[in-house]
Amino acid sequence: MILTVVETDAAGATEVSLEAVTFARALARRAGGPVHAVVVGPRPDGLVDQLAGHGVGEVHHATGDAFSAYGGALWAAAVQAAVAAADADAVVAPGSPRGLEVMAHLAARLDVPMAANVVGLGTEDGTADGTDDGTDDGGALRVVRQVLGGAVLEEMLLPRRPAVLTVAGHAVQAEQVPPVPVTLRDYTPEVAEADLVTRVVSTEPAAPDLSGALTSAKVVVGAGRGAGGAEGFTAVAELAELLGGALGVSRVVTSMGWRPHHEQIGQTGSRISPDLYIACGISGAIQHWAGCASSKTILAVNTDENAPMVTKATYAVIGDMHEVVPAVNAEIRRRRG
Ligand SMILES: Cc1cc2nc3c(=O)[nH]c(=O)nc-3n(C[C@H](O)[C@H](O)[C@H](O)COP(=O)(O)OP(=O)(O)OC[C@H]3O[C@@H](n4cnc5c(N)ncnc54)[C@H](O)[C@@H]3O)c2cc1C
Repeated sequence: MILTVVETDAAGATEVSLEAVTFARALARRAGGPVHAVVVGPRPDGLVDQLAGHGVGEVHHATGDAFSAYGGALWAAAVQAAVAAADADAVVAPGSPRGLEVMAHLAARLDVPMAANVVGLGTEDGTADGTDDGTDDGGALRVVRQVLGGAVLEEMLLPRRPAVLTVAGHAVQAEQVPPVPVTLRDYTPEVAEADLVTRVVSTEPAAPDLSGALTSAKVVVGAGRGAGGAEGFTAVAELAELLGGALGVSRVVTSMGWRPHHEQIGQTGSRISPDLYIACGISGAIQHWAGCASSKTILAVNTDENAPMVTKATYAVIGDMHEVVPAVNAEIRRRRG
């Protein structure tokens, strides 16, 4: 049985959680057994039916006062109880900040290795085409995962049961299936004092910013030193808004104080995997590339035709971003009437 950790928001399961469920389904199909989900804390209306439409046969719902707020060790305790109750062969979580934290706690508690940012299954002969069942003769699970901020793919063997892993955001596409019969099992895990040491005690709305959910955006418009200064981001921010995307920047931009750090893409910033990354005035240094290499399509806008970002991009416009981007914005607005 494959157990998937599902995070929720007001609308139900988060997109990255449904991607993890889709990955779990592929794993279950090839290794055998059903897919279950574990949900900790408040359960949005319609969640169980939503998960049934993604092939989940049983939802383990951890309830109780302690779970009204998030805590890494706390959630791991709840997941561990579900692992024991359902005798899970593998535990899959989204590669979100919470998913990574909870699975790190879980792996430590179970004394098993953890594979973070998995993008596919490895094969028995060690090739990483993701098409084989990913298991070897000893029952170990072989997975392919991103390391060095996504710049390198590594094959990793998970020899101990249960296999504990997170799925990199947008490494797979969430896919629905015809709904399966689903069982809801409420349970109240025991909570040790130590599991309550670090937990969310209050939340405040974040200050409004243009970054959006950078790591989950389908379109990211990036800008680097070529923006020229703090006042040089108006057009790129507008393009991000027109495309329903998020604004991202290079480290030069955050180091200069032109934009806040949470918008930084790269080794020491966020790792993104959008459908489209438009990189304007960004040279494409390896540390930046580490954060955007998983983008499905890259469009570079740069004055230098030899910039690494230009040579690696799917498409490039050689020109001044201060002329190109406003022209693109105007054309989008014109076509939309
Ligand atoms: C340990 C470490 C960690 C790092 N982590 C990160 C990280 O997480 N993220 C990150 O981004 N960097 C990181 N860096 C920094 C990285 O090495 C580069 O210095 C940085 O990415 C460069 O930013 P940039 O592309 O904006 O600037 P530059 O390298 O200066 O490039 C500017 C580009 O803009 C082009 N340009 C200039 N004017 C225009 C214009 N008007 N129109 C169009 N194009 C124009 C130029 O041709 C050039 O290609 C890290 C470095 C180290 C050592």
